[in-house]
Amino acid sequence: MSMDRFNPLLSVENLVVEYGTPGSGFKALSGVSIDVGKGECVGVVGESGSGKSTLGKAILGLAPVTSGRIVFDGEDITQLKGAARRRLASSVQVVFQDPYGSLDPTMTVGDILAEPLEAAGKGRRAARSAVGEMIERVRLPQAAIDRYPSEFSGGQRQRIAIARALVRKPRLVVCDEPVSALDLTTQAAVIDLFIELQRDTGVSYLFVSHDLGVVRRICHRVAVMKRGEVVEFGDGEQVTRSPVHPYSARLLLASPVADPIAQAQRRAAWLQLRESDVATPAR
Ligand SMILES: Nc1ncnc2c1ncn2[C@@H]1O[C@H](COP(=O)(O)OP(=O)(O)OP(=O)(O)O)[C@@H](O)[C@H]1O
Repeated sequence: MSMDRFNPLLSVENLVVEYGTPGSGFKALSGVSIDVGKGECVGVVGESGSGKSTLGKAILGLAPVTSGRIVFDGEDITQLKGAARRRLASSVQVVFQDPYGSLDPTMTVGDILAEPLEAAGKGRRAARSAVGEMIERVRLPQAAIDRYPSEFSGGQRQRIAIARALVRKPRLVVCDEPVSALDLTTQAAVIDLFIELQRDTGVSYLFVSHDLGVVRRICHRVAVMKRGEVVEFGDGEQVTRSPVHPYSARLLLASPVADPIAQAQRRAAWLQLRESDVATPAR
């Protein structure tokens, strides 16, 4: 699947999100514009409180948009509610940071994955077959289907969360700090899984992270946010290595990638991963 950044799947235009009373509330986003191409991964970085998660929430219909537009595949979805918003869920999915809190502990992995398919009208047998295929794609054993989330490690749970997001074959996945809770080696493996799934399916990602090293590895383009505004948006390598805006440069200095020990650890994690049977697709 190829990436097409000139044919946007998602366009966010001059978006304003205000918490509290409209007109006099707190502006978490004040005029944000970004776009995500088909099969593209766009990173959103910025310090805590800069509005990264709010941008993801707005796209999912979970933040109060005061003005501006969100256009998905040519359709204005800014204020989509009720049944129309629920229909969009097959196209726009989410993976959250917390692999512990985001999975229902009372359901088996098989039921967690099959539920959205059956709710969308798929028969039980077809749903089970799609679930089996998805479990294989995220490299979990088939036996995982009959087990509960608590029986898995953090990295495995995040694989389950990714499988749940992708089982409906969405076109966009909002990833909100999806590897931040994982140790470095597990991070590397989960990032490679994201990359592989994107290459195989052509899904687009909006990838929210505070970690420039993670974003550099997976994102084609990167937006840097500061106090509710995008201060820089461009090629991932360029923004994470030689940013133009002084704020992005400060963020780079403050990031673990500027720390030689963290960088060496990260490199060691990648090398270890390459030696294992997990493929590292070229970017
Ligand atoms: N429901 C809410 N009500 C009021 N203010 C909110 C709400 N959600 C977020 N905010 C505020 O909006 C701003 C942006 O928050 P947001 O979570 O988008 O930032 P972030 O960049 O994702 O930060 P972090 O990396 O810490 O998650 C913050 O100042 C936050 O306190």
